[in-house]
Amino acid sequence: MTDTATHTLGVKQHGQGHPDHLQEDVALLKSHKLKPHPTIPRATKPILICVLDGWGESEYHDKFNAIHAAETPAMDELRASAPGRWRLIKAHGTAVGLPSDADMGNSEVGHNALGAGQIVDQGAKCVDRSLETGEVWSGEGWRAIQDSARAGTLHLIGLLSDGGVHSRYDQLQLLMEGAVRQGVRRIRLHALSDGRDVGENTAVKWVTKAQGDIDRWNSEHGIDIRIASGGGRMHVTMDRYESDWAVVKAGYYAHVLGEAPNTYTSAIDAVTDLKRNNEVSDQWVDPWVVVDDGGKPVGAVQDGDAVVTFNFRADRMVEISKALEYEEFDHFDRKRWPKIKFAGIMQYDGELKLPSIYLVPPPLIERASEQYLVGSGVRIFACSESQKIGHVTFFWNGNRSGYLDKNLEEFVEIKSDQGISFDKKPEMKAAKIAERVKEAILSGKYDVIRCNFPNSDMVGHTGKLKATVISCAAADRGVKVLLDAVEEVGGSFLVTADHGNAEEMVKRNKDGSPKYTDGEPEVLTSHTLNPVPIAIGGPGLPKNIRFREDLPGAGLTNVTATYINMLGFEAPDFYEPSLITTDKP
Ligand SMILES: O=C(O)[C@H](O)COP(=O)(O)O
Ligand SMILES: [Mn+2]
Ligand SMILES: [Mn+2]
Repeated sequence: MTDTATHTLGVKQHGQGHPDHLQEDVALLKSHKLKPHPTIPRATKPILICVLDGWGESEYHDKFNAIHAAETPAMDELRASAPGRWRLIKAHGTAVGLPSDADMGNSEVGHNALGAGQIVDQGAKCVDRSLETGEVWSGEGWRAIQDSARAGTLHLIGLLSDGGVHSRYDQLQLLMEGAVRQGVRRIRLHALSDGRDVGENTAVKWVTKAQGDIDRWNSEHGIDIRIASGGGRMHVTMDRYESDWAVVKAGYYAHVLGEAPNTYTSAIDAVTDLKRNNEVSDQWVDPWVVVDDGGKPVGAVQDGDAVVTFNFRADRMVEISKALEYEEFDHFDRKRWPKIKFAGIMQYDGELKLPSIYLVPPPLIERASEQYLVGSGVRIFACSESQKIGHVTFFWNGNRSGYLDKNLEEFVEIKSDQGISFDKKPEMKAAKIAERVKEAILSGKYDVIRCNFPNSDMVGHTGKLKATVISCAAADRGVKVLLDAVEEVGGSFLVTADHGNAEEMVKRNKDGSPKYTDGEPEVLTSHTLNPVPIAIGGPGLPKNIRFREDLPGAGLTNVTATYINMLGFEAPDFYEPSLITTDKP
């Protein structure tokens, strides 16, 4: 396998696409033509859109700000050299469609916003509403699986934390309580530990909390709920973009077959033991299965059962959904594929219609920029490494995998390293991404070239400060290569980020000072609430273009109209306003 492979997330290649949906897109495309911009000429040279994943701006400039601590001459230069062409924008909370301003940004909402130009209610909000109104229990999805859930066992698979990026415990609670009210008598929870969107060592707390609630419900209602299996999310089940199917295999074996290298008679014992006094971060806990006194798994999935995946976020649920749903499947030997009714809490892929059964309709992200650009004949190239390729394709295009128009789009995936925590190789594939994107810029074959450097995010999530500093410098070197290429061809660029991460590697007290416990800084592995930078420039950008000053609260959704304008088109009027103007200051 070469390092570079054309991205094959789209299932059109496997013949599972939904013809009606594709028809609909083709029809939409025709009507999606952009008008020329009244004052900005059509760009004749390529425009680079570069996303630094997890690169926020913190007011604290100390050693725990890995971006500040790193050598980042390219990003520093952008900030210093063109005052009207650098600013900060919001990347969290209601500005990007999250339930509240206490919600940190994340890649899904960030890239949805960057691609779609509109503030769309995100999955978390849709699930909240459906649980609150009770619609979840009257919809088609529940009706399709309810008989199996009542007659057999209802299995719930997902991330156990209150991170709010992929799932939330309060939603899981409402789901279990509601299922019991719906007459379900037997539930098995397959609980993945987090350590990435919440503190690194909270798994025992969450399993203990869930076990306490379960014990209470069991005794109040005389029912049979148990935690059956689990493991850390980076080892078990939650792979994304086919980076490493072994992760999904470990999950399928633990949750479905009841097989794991580690067995215990209680979930709390499992997590406590496998954490080895917090030597192991929650995200890397080995797979485990709960067994009865005779060594038999208490929650293997059987014919006739119902399974619900309760993560609302798509990327890390697509592969396990395929393993549960697709009859034809060759990513690993499933050994046994029980006949079950399977539903996602939501549909994870709008184009694959996967899962085909879902409890809550997903957020509708229509009229994403790609539809307009393709409709206007713009040639597009998108690239990242496996860990983030879907961010600049799938999320960017409103949670649709595959191409809208193969003649105009090319998506290239650089294979990520597998089976390692990225602090071990913090440079990741930044140099390879830069090389491949540079080639695209120089080729003259594309009008828009977008890419994502995952470093500051993926290494930031490990909580390892030194490695994160190295990762930020590597991403910055990648940016430099691309800016030089843009310069060479006379093009223009837009560099931004999807949310913060690496700029905050420690928890802080109210006064901003780092928090210490037993003399050790309290590591922060999650994203942040911070704004992110955006910079524009390049020889191809008309000299009179600069950022407007009347949009102080602008966020990621404003970026879409910005690059549409840079191309020389007027943005659709329902998009959030463009950040740029040609008016004199
Ligand atoms: O899935 C992950 O890795 C984290 O939960 C969120 O990171 P991302 O939103 O940057 O992908
Ligand atoms: Mn991200
Ligand atoms: Mn992240």
